Amino acid sequence: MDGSETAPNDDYEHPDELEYILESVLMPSDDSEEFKCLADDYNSVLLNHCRCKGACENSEVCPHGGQYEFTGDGSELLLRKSANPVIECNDLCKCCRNTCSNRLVYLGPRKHLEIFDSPVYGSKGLRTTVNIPKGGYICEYAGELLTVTEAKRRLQANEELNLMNYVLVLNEYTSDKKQQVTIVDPSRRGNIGRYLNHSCEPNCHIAAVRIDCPIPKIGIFAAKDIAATEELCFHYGGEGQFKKVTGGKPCLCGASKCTGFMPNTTIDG
Ligand SMILES: C[S@@+](CC[C@H](N)C(=O)[O-])C[C@H]1O[C@@H](n2cnc3c(N)ncnc32)[C@H](O)[C@@H]1O
Repeated sequence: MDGSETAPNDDYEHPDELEYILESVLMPSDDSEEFKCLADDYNSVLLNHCRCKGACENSEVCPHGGQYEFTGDGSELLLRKSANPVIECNDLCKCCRNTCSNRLVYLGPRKHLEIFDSPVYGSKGLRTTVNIPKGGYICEYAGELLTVTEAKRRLQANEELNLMNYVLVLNEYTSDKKQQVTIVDPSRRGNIGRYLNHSCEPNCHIAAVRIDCPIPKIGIFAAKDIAATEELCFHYGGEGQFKKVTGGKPCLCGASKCTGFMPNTTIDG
């Protein structure tokens, strides 16, 4: 994507030397067939645009509407509980980008987020300085999009060198049980999403959100009403979060339901 028209509005920056990116980008090419497939998907455009004249607020009118709803006072859009998968309107859609109610991730991270030194985790974390309602959008988990082979290589290197791991694996399943795997690593290039720590009782969750590309963005949303100054966390195990973890890296989340260990980052295949 050459960017300026559709790049999300994001004024955040990293506290240390690291490239800040506004949305996920391809890993450097390793000339593999696997990389070429990933690049093909990355450069593909979803052709499911709407022809709406209204605000795309309901699925009977807009092919991908009805996934977000306004708060009672109309001040912000929230992810509906049942919304899965999420497909937003994009620049090919005929609706008006200023009045369309099906664009949220498209607009970039919310304001009033703050990177801080988390006393709970003993490393950096992300917190909010204002209240966030349940369903509110936080930010994308943006980083380099990896092939399975490269992700396995980086996971092993992180383990061997005892480095922090930023690789996140999102698994999606279609009704015929086919799996789409999206792997994002913000360790070298990333956005503000890389600072969310893991909690066994999280206040945020992740969701796959597609805008104009078959590769989803990993959206982070509030899983409950969140008060100002609370640290933002999600469960790194994603949909596998009910699996009991019996070993590995000790978890520092301190939640009453803490399993004692962080979920392992595993990649099928
Ligand atoms: C995506 S980063 C989160 C941001 C990180 N704290 C930082 O300072 O950049 C993930 C890393 O943070 C640490 N971390 C996150 N959640 C944790 C938890 N519940 N317990 C222990 N360490 C955690 C681990 O080192 C993990 O590899």
